[in-house]
Amino acid sequence: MSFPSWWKNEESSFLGVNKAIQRNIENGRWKEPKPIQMQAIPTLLERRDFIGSAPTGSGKSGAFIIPSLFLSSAPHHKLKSSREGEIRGLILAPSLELAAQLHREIERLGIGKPGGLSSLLLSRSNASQVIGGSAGGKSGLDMLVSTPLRLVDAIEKGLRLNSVRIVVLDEADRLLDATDGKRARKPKGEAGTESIVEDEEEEEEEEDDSSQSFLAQMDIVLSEVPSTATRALFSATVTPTVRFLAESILRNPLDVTIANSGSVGGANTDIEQELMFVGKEQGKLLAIRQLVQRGQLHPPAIIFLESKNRAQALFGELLYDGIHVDVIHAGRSKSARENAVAKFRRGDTWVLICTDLVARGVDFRAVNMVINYDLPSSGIDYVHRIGRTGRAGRKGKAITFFTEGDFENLRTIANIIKQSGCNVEDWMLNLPRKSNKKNANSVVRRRERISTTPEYDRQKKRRRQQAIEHNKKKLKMSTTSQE
Ligand SMILES: Nc1ncnc2c1ncn2[C@@H]1O[C@H](COP(=O)(O)OP(=O)(O)OP(=O)(O)O)[C@@H](O)[C@H]1O
Repeated sequence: MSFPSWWKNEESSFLGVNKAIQRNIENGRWKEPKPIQMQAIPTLLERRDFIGSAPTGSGKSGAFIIPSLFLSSAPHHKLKSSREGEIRGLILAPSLELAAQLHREIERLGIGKPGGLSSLLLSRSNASQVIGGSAGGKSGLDMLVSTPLRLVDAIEKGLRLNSVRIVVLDEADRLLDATDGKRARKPKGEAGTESIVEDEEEEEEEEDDSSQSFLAQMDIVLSEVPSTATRALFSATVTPTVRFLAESILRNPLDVTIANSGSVGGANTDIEQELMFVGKEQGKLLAIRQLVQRGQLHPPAIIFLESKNRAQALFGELLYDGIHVDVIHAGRSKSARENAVAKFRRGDTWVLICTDLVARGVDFRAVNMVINYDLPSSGIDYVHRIGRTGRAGRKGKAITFFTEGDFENLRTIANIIKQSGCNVEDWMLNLPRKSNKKNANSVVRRRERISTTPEYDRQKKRRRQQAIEHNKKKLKMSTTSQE
């Protein structure tokens, strides 16, 4: 493949910064641009809006970070010179983990560029500097990376985005999701069962006390960005809804889809996918332990569950099996989450148990295996979860457990697996279609608790707890009546 001139240009054709960025690209051992980079970089450098759809792990981050570094550099020959406090490049991501990773990549790719690089990951602790205009010093900020919640909070406190030259929505289909932020609250579980709904609030960096959907938050953000700014949307799964919404967000965008399988928005074909029937819920723990005993669990591996309670419970079970295991979900503190990510990156942790919090965008490069302990509730979630392996041309493996209670969602996932060239049994493809009347995210499924503690012991513990509560209440009543 021949190198495009904008990748390997010895002359400084862009603002005099391309040599530094070029060196950083080479230091990252990127020998040639990925297909999505070939399309997006020149288009965005021309300041044309862009929609980019390409498989998981195919280099979308570089496709928008590289041109953003150029467009946000100050001063730009085509644009007005920089002012104190201004923010020129803005990147949004749905989770703190992804935002932090993008910020790290910006710093890596932008290091040593003439005039320096001023970039910031927006957080509660540094928001006041950004609002007050002191972040980035006199030249302002080249790049600000944020989750929607943090940015809307800062806008409400006075942050201005009227100098933004480029705004990128990574995981655009998630960021343009109109579902109410409070839809996913968990109803109280019944005795002996755990009631599970998608913990969508886990997408955010902390318990999301906002009832606003991501879409409503994006509406606020985009109304602050000047109409002259270049806008770009990226995802492995650009849905028809995104394209519909894009009509009101972008102007005459170039809409590019890179597919590596027969299906657009499908699974990455570098991943060998397998569906594993485990009978009932209890069969899952047994299946994990068998994979370990048979040497079939190849670390580094990620195990996805559908709620933080379940992730924590599995962590409690596997912790004592001698596996180096850690857990990440929205119920953990920011520092515990950062620590879990860092340990997994370093290889100190072999198996990371998690929720959908890290299903999107997060690049743990050498992950060999993804296990879906709980069947994802949609094909989109499936594609993103398994996309944590098989990245940048590496091979990966994904095993998805299913029980006799999972048949409703199985057909969609079986179809995705089939379309990406892996084997599935015919009966799975012939299962009845999922009823349209039910919104998968609003269905409260009940899964049995993850535990090896016998039910009898659990009931005994529960009865003891109830007796304590009862006695406490009685005691309170009698003290009030004495008063
Ligand atoms: N041109 C390139 N050559 C080699 N490796 C690359 C190149 N561009 C990116 N990579 C590497 O590929 C990996 C995946 O890239 P990236 O995280 O951008 O994927 P993505 O398409 O955004 O995936 P997802 O949809 O999961 O967010 C990263 O480790 C990145 O360093």
